[in-house]
Amino acid sequence: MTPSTHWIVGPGALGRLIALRLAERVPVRLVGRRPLPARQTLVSPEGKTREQSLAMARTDALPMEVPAVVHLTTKAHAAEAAHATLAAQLPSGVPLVLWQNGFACQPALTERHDGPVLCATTTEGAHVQADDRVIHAGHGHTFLGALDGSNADLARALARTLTDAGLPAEAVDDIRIRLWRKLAVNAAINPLVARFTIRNGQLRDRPFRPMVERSINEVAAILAAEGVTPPGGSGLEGWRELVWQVIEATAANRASMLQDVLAGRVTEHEAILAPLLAAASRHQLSAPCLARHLQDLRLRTQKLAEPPTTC
Ligand SMILES: NC(=O)C1=CN([C@@H]2O[C@H](COP(=O)(O)OP(=O)(O)OC[C@H]3O[C@@H](n4cnc5c(N)ncnc54)[C@H](OP(=O)(O)O)[C@@H]3O)[C@@H](O)[C@H]2O)C=CC1
Ligand SMILES: CC(C)(CO)C(=O)C(=O)O
Repeated sequence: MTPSTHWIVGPGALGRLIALRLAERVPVRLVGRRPLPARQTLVSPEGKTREQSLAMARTDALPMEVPAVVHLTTKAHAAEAAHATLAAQLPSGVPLVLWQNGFACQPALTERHDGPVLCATTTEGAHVQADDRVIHAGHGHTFLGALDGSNADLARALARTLTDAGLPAEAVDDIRIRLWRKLAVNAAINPLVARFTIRNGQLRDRPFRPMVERSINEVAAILAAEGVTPPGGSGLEGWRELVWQVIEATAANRASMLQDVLAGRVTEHEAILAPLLAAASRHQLSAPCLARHLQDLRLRTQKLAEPPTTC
């Protein structure tokens, strides 16, 4: 029998949004490392509530079923470990879709996974409200494709399935560029809002505006050296346009990195800032603002890992 079930591994905000939407069209199984209620509620951006029961599994006790596709929806820093647990139990040839932000796990897992690998970048917005409730905060758009442009038929079929399920998606042959563009936006916005505990829109004001401009300057120089172009316009002006447009459109948002900081979780700084700084170093460019953000966020992560003092 042809496999038909989509496994969604990493049952957080994005994973549960994808699972609950896809479940209207195809068989779905939500795979996590701890038990979650099978009955899940999705609240739409328009405020509509829909309840649905999902098939569940634990990563350490996967069923015998062969999935049609595995969607990996953990945070970027958890992706390689989650994949290692899965890969030991999956037959070869199962397609994998990587939904992480940044550009860290994508090349490594594309190399390592024994089957087709697609990367996805999405502007859908979701957050978890409880173990049985996820909020779809804002509609977005998803691009899908393999880093080397291969498996175009698979990307097209998957984009159709996602679109039919209410998550508009498009297969593209330049996903690498699109991942870098999202990373560029995240690098200019996230470390600053996380550091100063502000909403995205406050970046428009002093004293933050010049800080954003400095980050954009650094990002633009690095990406020019990498041959990554902004979507409209060109060079520095194109990157400024993109970043300020996103800040305007998401002015009321608490960015994901700020949410992680407020919740005492590890942020996705390694996936967003480290690839940029590695590129800067390859091209002998200096990026002091980005380097400082990475250093601060690494220090914060180290402190999170330290055992609490007893007095
Ligand atoms: N949320 C959004 O709107 C968007 C998110 N993204 C990207 O999608 C990715 C996921 O984000 P988001 O859903 O917000 O993150 P969440 O933290 O809400 O979800 C991550 C999930 O992964 C699970 N997990 C961690 N390690 C493992 C493991 N080894 N095996 C199985 N599951 C595991 C966590 O489980 P546990 O509860 O056990 O820790 C959690 O349920 C990130 O890279 C993010 O940048 C991109 C665009 C939009
Ligand atoms: C675009 C932005 C900054 C919107 O908040 C985002 O992607 C995030 O929060 O990580």
